[in-house]
Amino acid sequence: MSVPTLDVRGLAFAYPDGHQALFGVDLHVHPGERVALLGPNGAGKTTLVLHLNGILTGGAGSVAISGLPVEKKNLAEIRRRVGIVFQDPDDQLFLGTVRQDVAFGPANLGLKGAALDRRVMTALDQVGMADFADRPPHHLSHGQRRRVAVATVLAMEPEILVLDEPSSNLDPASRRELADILRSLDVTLLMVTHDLPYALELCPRSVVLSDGHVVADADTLAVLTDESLMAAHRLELPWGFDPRTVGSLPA
Ligand SMILES: Nc1ncnc2c1ncn2[C@@H]1O[C@H](COP(=O)(O)OP(=O)(O)OP(=O)(O)O)[C@@H](O)[C@H]1O
Repeated sequence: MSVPTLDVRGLAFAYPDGHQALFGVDLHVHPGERVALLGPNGAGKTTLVLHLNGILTGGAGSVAISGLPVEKKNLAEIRRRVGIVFQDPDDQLFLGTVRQDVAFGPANLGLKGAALDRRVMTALDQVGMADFADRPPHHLSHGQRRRVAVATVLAMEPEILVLDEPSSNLDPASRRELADILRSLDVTLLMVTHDLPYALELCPRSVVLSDGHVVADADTLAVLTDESLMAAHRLELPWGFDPRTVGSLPA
C-alpha cells in the first residue's frame, strides 16, 4: 500500500476553554482519493481541518502529509503540501488582480519570471479562469471568486486539496461547473460539506464525524442510504433526493 497522503492517527484535541472537540480520530486518505467529510454542526470537522496544516496543534495523536509529520519545524513544507480552500473566497483573495492573487503563494516559494507565469496560468486554466487573469477579484461573481480561490491553492501544487463547503452560495450552474472542475483535477481531495448530493457526485468515499468521533467511513452511497446512521447524526438528504438513482462513483 502507498504512503497515505493524509495520515491522521488518534487525534484528540481540546480547546483552551476545555471543550473536547476531537476524540482519537483516525483518517487515512490515499493518493488520488476523493473523500467527503460529513457531520452535523459542531461535529469537529473544522477543528480537524485546522490540524492538517498546523493552524491548530497541541493535541494528542499525530498528523502526517505524505509521511511528513505536521510539526512546527515542517510547517512551511506542510502548508505547500496541504492546500485549504476556505468557505469564503474573500479570505484568500486580497490583491489587485486575479493573477497577483494566484502568484502570491508560488512567488513566496521563490518562483519568478516565466516559471511563475506558467504556474499561474496553469492553475487558472485548471479552473477555467485564464481569461480573468487581469481582472480585480472583487469584480468577479461569488462563483468565479471561489474558482480563483481554488486556483490560488492549485498554484502551490499541493498533495492534498481540502475544500470547506465548496458548493455553498453557488447557483445550480456554478455548482455543477465547479463539480466538473474538481472531478477533472488530478489531485487528492478532502471535501467538508453539508451538501450530501455534492458528496455523492464527487466523492466515492465519505467519513462521518459526530461529536468528535469518526462514526462511519465507507462508500458514500452506503453512508447516504444508511437510514439509522443518517438519523443518529442529523444528516438529511434534500427532499425527494434518492441517492440510489444517482449511484456511487467508482472508487
Ligand atoms: N475556539 C473555540 N473554542 C472553544 N470551542 C470551540 C472553538 N471552536 C470550535 N469549538 C467547539 O468545538 C466543536 C467543534 O467545532 P467545529 O467548528 O470543529 O465543528 P464543525 O463540524 O466544523 O461544525 P460546522 O458544521 O458548524 O462548521 C463545537 O462544539 C464548537 O463549539
